[in-house]
Amino acid sequence: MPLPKAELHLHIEGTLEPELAFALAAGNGVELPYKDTEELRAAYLFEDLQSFLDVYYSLMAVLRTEDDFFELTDAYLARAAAQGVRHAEIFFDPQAHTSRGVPLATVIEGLARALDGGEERHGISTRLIMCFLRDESAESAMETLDAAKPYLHRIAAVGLDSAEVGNPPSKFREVYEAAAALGLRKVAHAGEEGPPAYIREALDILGVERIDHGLRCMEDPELVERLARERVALTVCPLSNVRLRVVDTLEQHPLARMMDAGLLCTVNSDDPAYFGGYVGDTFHAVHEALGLGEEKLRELARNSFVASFLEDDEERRGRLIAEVEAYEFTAPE
Ligand SMILES: Nc1ncnc2[nH]cnc12
Ligand SMILES: [Zn+2]
Repeated sequence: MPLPKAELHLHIEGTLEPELAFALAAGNGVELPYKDTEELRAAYLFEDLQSFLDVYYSLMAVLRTEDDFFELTDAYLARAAAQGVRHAEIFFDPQAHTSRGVPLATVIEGLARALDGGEERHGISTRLIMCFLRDESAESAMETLDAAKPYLHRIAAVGLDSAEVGNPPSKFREVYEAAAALGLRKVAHAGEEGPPAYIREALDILGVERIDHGLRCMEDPELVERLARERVALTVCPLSNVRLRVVDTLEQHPLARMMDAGLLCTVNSDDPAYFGGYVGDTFHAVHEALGLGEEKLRELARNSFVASFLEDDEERRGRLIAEVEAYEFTAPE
């Protein structure tokens, strides 16, 4: 049995495996600019975040119906469950779909149908996090928040993703204020490719509770000290950081140093279909490459539940943390 864990940084569109992409393309009459899954996989050699985003957004063309979103999400839950995921807080990018003419209702109803079966079918409790694309305008983000009002009971939090550099958190001050007024919680990608100052803005201007990625905080010792003192969780994605060339190799990843600095780190898969592994694979990889032993892996798993938005189900959180504490390692992940 794998180590129980929560996944807190997972873009559902980033779980679109090539095989499913081709199956959906055939069903929806969408022509992909790749001959087969092999040729598509060969395109997954990224230079940076933008070169990944170009492929990621273009492949979304195959997602058209509510059933497509259901199938995508149910497939993720099955894979995640097999790797010990017991709770998942899942990002989705509404603007990447509405801009292609797919109604928000289609997206959310497909996702929600899969998530509603998450506990029964896969033993995974879930939350949805609606992300704004930071390279789109603040007005577009506000329109998206407005359009989501009929579905607020389905959405736990708002997030901020896509091309970071040149799109600082402060651009979205008003929409985050509006989201908070609607009772939504707040997270944001910051310090992936962007500077430590973006992490400060996310905390001070947007009032986020967690920072997604955040690894560039390591360039700013004062910020590290603050993040540690305030117990701000960082949802770190080591395999993503290597594939998007934020770090050169996994062996050079700062995760171990971040944990040693007292940061509340979790590890996550980000876009597992593109980055070579789901979250259990990520635990395994950091064990191998960084020499993180059993107690460090246990800390990461414990942190994932501590940092989760399970406040409305403290009993489940407590039970899952107790399982982590009692876990006897047979394999590292
Ligand atoms: N790693 C990442 N950074 C920013 N936006 C994203 N959207 C999907 N994956 C992302
Ligand atoms: Zn991400």
